[in-house]
Amino acid sequence: MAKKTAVNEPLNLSSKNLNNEKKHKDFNVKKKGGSFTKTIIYYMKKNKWMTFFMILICVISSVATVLGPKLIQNMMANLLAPSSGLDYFNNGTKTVGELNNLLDGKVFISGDENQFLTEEFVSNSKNYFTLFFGLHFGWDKWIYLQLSLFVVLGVSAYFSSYLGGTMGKNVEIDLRNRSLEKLVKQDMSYYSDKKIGEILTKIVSDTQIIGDQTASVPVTMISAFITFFGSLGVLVTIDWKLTLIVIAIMFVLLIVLQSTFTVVGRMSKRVRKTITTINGDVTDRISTVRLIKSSGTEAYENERFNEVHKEYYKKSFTLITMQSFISTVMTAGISSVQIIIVICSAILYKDNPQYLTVTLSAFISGVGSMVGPLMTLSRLVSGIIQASTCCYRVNEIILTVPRIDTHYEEGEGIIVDEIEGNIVFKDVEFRYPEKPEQLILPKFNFVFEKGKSYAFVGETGAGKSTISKLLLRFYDPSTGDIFINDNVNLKDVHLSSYLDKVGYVEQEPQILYGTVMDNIKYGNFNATDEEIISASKKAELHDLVMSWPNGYDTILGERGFMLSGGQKQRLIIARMFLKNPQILILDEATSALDNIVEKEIQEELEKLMKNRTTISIAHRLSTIMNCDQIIVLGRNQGIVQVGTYEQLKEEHGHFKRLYEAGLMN
Ligand SMILES: Nc1ncnc2c1ncn2[C@@H]1O[C@H](COP(=O)(O)OP(=O)(O)OP(=O)(O)O)[C@@H](O)[C@H]1O
Repeated sequence: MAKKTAVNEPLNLSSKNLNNEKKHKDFNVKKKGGSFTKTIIYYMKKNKWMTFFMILICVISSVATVLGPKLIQNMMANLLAPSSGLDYFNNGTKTVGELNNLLDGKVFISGDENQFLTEEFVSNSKNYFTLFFGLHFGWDKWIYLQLSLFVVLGVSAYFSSYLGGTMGKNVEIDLRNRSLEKLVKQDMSYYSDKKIGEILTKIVSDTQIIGDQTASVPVTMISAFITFFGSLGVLVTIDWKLTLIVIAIMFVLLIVLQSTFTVVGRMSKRVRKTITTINGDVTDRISTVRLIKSSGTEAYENERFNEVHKEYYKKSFTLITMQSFISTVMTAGISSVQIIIVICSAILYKDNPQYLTVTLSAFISGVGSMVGPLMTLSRLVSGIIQASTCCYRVNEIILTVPRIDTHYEEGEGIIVDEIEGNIVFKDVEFRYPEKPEQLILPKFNFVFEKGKSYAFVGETGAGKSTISKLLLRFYDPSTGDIFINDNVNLKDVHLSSYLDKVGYVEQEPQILYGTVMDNIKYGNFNATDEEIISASKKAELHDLVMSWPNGYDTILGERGFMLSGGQKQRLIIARMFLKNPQILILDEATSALDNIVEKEIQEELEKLMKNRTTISIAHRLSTIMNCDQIIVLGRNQGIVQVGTYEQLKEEHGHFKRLYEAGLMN
């Protein structure tokens, strides 16, 4: 049998760790998963091309943003050049060359170096230019360049939003799929202490929050990083003194942000926990709506919901207050940069108005470019914190290792093609992992011969249903082993290939939301419509279905709300006829039905049982009378009697007592 390969768990937990933990612990391992940052990095590595283009677009847009102020500086210098030129102009006695020497070396005047200048020529700003990679750029060309930058910024904004959004959806869907994949492979015991609504919140809402944040956070972060440092570089070239002031303000803001991060994180975690509990409560009440309706407790439930929401409101209110405070501090801090710069530059350069005009306009624009992404980032802070909380919660699902190895990984486990031998319980002892202190089935041995029928009887809580759970491998025996085909350990088989040969009918049949057709087909997806109808006829369901206006396309409500108990049972039996299993497990399949319906269903079941290994868990005499063997279980005693109905009826013992006490009727 192939050894189980390492599971590829990306989020902060190496496969090696997982396997080690699996070896050393008996029960499900829960370990804290990766943070939001680690999750994003994982997906960025996974989607290399998308990440490459995302970074490229961010670089292009950031460079365009960063260059903006430099263009303004040059444009302003060109526009203001005529006033400097006129200062030096001396009644047509200066040449172009002489004036070029007098201008500060950044701006030049066009024309032949020896040409004498007229006032009209000098006062026209179109005759001034700056060099840009050897090109002569007048102020109008700087405007065109600025406009081109806007186009670049527009196009890159579209693509960064497109790529970020796509990445976000990919992450959301992938996390959801991986969580679901993990949940369906999870042990039954995993669900013992969990509310479905709580799991739903993690799968539906938490993954969506992570996806939404992934759509904007990486792009904003990369842009903020490049723009911040790029702008800083440009600001230094414009004026280093003013740049130092900007750095000091940013440093203070960073410290404020960092210190509030942990507090808000804790608050956000509490809020998510509360809403998860509430969602768990809602699903719990919706699924037990019959109890509410039959008890007339609607008003009580309303009251309860109001109460639980008060707690949620209180926690959310504290979080919102804190978030608003941070947002105000950040916005005020960031906006104050520009005012502080205006004041400082006025103080520093009041004696040089021309320098002040050119520098200040360019510098303010540069500060604007630098703080823009920081502003966006500060608005994202609460989202990032919330996403981090969600990541830990989703990872709790993804990183929980099932105790039972179903061998579903590629190339694993023994494939069961046919049930061609007996089922052997060897030295089996069982305690529920959720309650290990209670011994349910003391050590016992038993052989279920191929093709024969068996019935388990016993008082309530004796462990009859536990037998079916062991046969379906909901649980493994605490000690001992179960073999199929005489000597194949159930623990070693590819579970799905075995369950494919097993039919399970329980007291509360599981009906899926969907059509009658889909419901019968579940378990044999390749079946044709004719085969489905034939199975339905065998289960005496066909006439009933045909009496409905939409026939086999009738949508059955969630959990078969629209069907009676007997109709649901027939549907499951039809499903079993279609599946044609080699082992049949009937877990009190007819105990919820009245005598007349039970009699009809029993006939269908007997047709189904023919020539199959059948294990029934039964209360009713009618179910067990014709079985080849009856196994009597005593509470905490395991098997206390085995025999045919005729033998046990005569024997003094447990069965006779149950029989005489009327427990078999
Ligand atoms: N998931 C579980 N965790 C812990 N204990 C459990 C669990 N499921 C069942 N038990 C306990 O195991 C014992 C046997 O349960 P089981 O359902 O097999 O009894 P049963 O004979 O089928 O009873 P009934 O005839 O009432 O259906 C009971 O004491 C029950 O409380």
